[in-house]
Amino acid sequence: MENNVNGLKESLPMKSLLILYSYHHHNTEKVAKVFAKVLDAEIKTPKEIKPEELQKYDFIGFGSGIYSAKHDESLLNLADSLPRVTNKKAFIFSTAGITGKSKASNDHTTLREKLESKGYLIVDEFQCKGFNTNSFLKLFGGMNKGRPNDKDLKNAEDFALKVKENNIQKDN
Ligand SMILES: Cc1cc2nc3c(=O)[nH]c(=O)nc-3n(C[C@H](O)[C@H](O)[C@H](O)COP(=O)(O)O)c2cc1C
Repeated sequence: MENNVNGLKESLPMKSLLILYSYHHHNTEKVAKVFAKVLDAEIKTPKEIKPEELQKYDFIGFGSGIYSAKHDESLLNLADSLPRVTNKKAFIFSTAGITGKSKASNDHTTLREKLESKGYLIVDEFQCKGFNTNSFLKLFGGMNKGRPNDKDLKNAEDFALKVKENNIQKDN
């Protein structure tokens, strides 16, 4: 706590970071940009991050497209290289060709387990559909054309507002 000019106690601002890998159609990047605005967060790629840098941040979102039923290797490798923390709050996000509650939970398991093993507390998870032209799908114009759409991005905004209220504002 610090005193402001009026002598009132004021908290230091929480610093949030989003670590993003999004290459196929930049679907997950669209979602991350909405999160970044609400959470006032920087966006960096796993390659841009030095593991020890994460100690500067209080709240971290980890996300990518889902490729072969998990997050991108660069994100998984980063998670492996992170120093141990004690209950640092984080959330996981992704876009995928096929979605659903248990699908998302399964897709996120590899990253979740790695982060939890490093002491991160995963407070929430978000997934929505993303345009997918992988493999033979491109022959048929792809699946989920136009996704994430406005409704997906509104859901992303609502998710970010909820995690902000529950995990950032309350702690200040
Ligand atoms: C190589 C590759 C593998 C994929 N594997 C899966 C998968 O296992 N499950 C799934 O639901 N979607 C899968 N997808 C679809 C992507 O998850 C989806 O298009 C996502 O929105 C891509 O995100 P991005 O544009 O941020 O890279 C795959 C796409 C690619 C290119």
